[in-house]
Amino acid sequence: MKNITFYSRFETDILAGCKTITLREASDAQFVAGDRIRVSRYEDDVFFCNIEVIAVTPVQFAELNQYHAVQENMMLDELKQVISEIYPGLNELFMIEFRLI
Ligand SMILES: CC(=O)Nc1cc[nH]c(=O)n1
Repeated sequence: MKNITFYSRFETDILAGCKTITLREASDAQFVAGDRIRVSRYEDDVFFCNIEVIAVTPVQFAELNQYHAVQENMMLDELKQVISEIYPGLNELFMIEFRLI
């Protein structure tokens, strides 16, 4: 099974179903709809759930909007700040939509 990691600060929101997308750089978005993925924490690699990929869609940083913020359970300004810190200067992102399984 493929694997993806999330920062531990996102774990609660993912398990609660409040965070249903993740915005990633290309090298971290090599998934297709239907993939079932093992999810673990980035910091300690502890497994915490499995997800199924619904869709993978290119999105530019400059196009991030309220829809993305809601799916990330953040305010839009906060989302832009978080993504800027994770991927400084990167405009070409991929939105991975997922559901818990
Ligand atoms: C580990 C890691 O890169 N985690 C990320 C990155 C972007 N979005 C996200 O939800 N989690």
